[in-house]
Amino acid sequence: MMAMIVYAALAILMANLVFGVFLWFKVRKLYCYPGVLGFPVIGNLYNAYKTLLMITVDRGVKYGVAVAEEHGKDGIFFHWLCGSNVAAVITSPHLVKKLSFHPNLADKSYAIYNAFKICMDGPFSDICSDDEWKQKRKDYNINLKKSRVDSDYFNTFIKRSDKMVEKMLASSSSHVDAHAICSSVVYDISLKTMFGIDSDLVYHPDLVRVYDRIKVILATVVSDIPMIHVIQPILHRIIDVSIGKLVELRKLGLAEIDNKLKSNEGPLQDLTLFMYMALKHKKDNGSERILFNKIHELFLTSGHTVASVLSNMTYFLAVLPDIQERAWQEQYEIFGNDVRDPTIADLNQMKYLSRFMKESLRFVGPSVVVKSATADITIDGITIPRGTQVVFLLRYIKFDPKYFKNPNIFDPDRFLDESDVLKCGQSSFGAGIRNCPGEYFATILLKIVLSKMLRSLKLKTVDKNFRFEDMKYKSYILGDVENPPKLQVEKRT
Ligand code: HEM
Repeated sequence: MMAMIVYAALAILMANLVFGVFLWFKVRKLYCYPGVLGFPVIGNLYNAYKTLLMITVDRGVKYGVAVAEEHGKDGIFFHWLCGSNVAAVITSPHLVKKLSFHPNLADKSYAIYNAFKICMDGPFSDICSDDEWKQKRKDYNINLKKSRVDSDYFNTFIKRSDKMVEKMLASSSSHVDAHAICSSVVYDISLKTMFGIDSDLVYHPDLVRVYDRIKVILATVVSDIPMIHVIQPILHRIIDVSIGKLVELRKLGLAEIDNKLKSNEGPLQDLTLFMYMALKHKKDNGSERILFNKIHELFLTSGHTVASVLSNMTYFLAVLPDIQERAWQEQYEIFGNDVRDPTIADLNQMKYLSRFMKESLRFVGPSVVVKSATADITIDGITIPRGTQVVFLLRYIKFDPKYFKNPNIFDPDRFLDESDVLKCGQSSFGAGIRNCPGEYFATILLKIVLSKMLRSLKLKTVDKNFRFEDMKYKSYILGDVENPPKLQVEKRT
């Protein structure tokens, strides 16, 4: 018995040594930091085990930031993350700028997006920037072009913003559920603009809860790990069975497609993005599951992102009353006591609000943007080999005092003089040709909602002692305030 235990222990030790040597062999030319106790083999093993269970975005980001503090001084370091192969971690805005449009960096990280790809099927989750991606992206661009946002979608933004203000003011005097209200109103906007559907189903509390859960699941399984194959059927099951409201929404959407197919009116370009995608899909005899995956991605990218950012912005306004007053003052200078709706010209005058939005995104925008090197990239004398995951560690850059002075202070005015360094360091809507096609849509929508909110009400925290410094942050697909304060609203007179 004793001998068996000794043999087993020796076998485990040997296996680990072989594994350690294999890892060291793989990264020996890239690593910039020494291994544990000066032994690279032990160091690689240590890192491999340490990162083995790091399957959430948040844990990965926090670990990356801690390593970057020690090794990120030159703007780049290499790191072996278990499950993700070798990663080149970029910690300087200058390198983000140089790399973003590099022709060998167009593709998304296979390691990360493989998981999304199984659950979704639009341009967002496409891993390769191939012809199929180009076509899907073209469909998005046609539907999200500036002129369309300014004309077709504008009134929906206005009407739903009014609804949001009404809902907030109608909340109980003790507490307003800002997250639920912001999210359902944004989902309503997404449903109307992207899908062409009017439905109160989005106001069902289940829907907000479900999307919050989906966000957590996706942020847990974005690594290329076998677990995704277990999670994926469960995720589909959750969506299919327990989310009655989502299923009702799907039925509503499919009925609309049938109607459109029967009537066959007008050119395809005039349709909403959903109809456009769905009709093309039906004509190609695609399966309902794939169509649903596409729809699901559209709802997540157009609705969930903006909903999350907007909820967090309401928390910032509530805990920073001076900033809220300054933002309101700007509204007053533009509108005075006139209750008219904003126009595009008015929105262009809202410079402080723009800066507030940028500063909010510094705290709750994406923590990482990850791509793949499709061929060797040589930059500043360093070669990033083909197949490396290139991680723009934005969470680190956005809080590096070298680029963002007093980074922990919420200061919209840091964007008064927006240099390339701030723009690239921030990269809230991504970088390069795979950047976000919804940036203009999201910016106009958020500006209208915030403008209406600021003009009609004051946001406050229920706990008067809650300070901005008490906020903690967590990284999901975007960032989030982990401990949001309870809010109250007061009508502005
Ligand atoms: C405040 C809101 C939003 C933020 C912060 C945001 C952020 C991002 C980021 C960081 C990326 C990855 C870019 C990269 O890899 O370089 C992205 C991609 C994408 N976003 Fe957004 N987004 C927002 C709103 C939207 C909206 C409203 C839509 C659609 C209406 C949208 C559709 C997409 C799509 C389709 C992609 C994938 C692009 C591709 O790979 O071709 N996003 N977004």
